[in-house]
Amino acid sequence: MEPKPEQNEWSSGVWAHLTDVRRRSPLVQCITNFVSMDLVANTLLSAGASPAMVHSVVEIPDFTPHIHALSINVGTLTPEWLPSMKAAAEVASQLGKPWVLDPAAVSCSGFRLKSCLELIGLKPTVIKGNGSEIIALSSASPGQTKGADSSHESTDAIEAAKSLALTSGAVVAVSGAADIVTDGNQVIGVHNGTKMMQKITATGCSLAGLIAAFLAIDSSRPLEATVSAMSVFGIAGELGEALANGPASLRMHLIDSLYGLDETTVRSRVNITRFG
Ligand SMILES: Nc1ncnc2c1ncn2[C@@H]1O[C@H](COP(=O)(O)OP(=O)(O)O)[C@@H](O)[C@H]1O
Ligand SMILES: Cc1ncsc1CCOP(=O)(O)O
Ligand SMILES: [Mg+2]
Repeated sequence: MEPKPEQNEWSSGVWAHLTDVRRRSPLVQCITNFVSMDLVANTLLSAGASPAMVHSVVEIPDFTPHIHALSINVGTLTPEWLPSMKAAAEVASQLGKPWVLDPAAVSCSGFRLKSCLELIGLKPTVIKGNGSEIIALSSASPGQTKGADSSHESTDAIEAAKSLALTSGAVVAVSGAADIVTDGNQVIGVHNGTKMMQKITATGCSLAGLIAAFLAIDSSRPLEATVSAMSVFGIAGELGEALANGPASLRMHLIDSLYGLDETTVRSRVNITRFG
């Protein structure tokens, strides 16, 4: 069956974005949690970007002005790390560089929730969370917590995501079985990926880093860049699963598949729809 014209448009956009990341190899600063540093860096390298895990507050004035995009993830937040995150976010926002906030496990504590709300005040370009994280942020109240994992479907968070996008000015991306991306008006669903990706820690964090890389090469179209990054990561997961025996080998094959993505595969697998 021929793809619908709109699907064709998305496919071309996804492939163009990935090609541009590979060609321009944007420098992406990541201030991320201890669990995810390795997978985030390897995801970015496989996609063609250049990761730098620079998180000391004393280095930010020298380094952050040179980056192309920033990803901040609060997964193992401590009071010592927060000033670095704020300093980097401030530099990025002042210099017009795109940045992503991943409010990992935001419902764990009042400290984490308050910190995320303060970071949102520094104008992230994209907020990427799972369903539970986006619902908690949108209502500014923690609710029940399952730590870094979601207890909601991404589709449960559509209204929360729209509302958070409108109040924050950020594009909001909700990962899950269907990845949801909204600027508060448009709502796009990205249906690539595989359930087993939930069984590898830091896939969500890696996706946030990848979104930053895609924003770096198309910062004036944050919704489209985010959709493309989510589709690419999901396709790599689908291809990886076909080669894997379980989560540990999926982790390896996901990285290999991301590295090897070609035009025919991307174009035939992109699965993006408009909600509503
Ligand atoms: N049920 C699912 N089906 C397909 N892909 C999924 C599913 N659950 C998660 N993913 C994918 O796994 C990646 C990580 O998402 P998620 O597990 O929601 O993040 P987090 O680890 O932050 O909770 C995303 O690319 C997402 O699309
Ligand atoms: C398990 C865990 N605990 C604190 S951060 C973290 C990693 C979460 O990564 P992801 O949100 O990508 O699953
Ligand atoms: Mg996460």
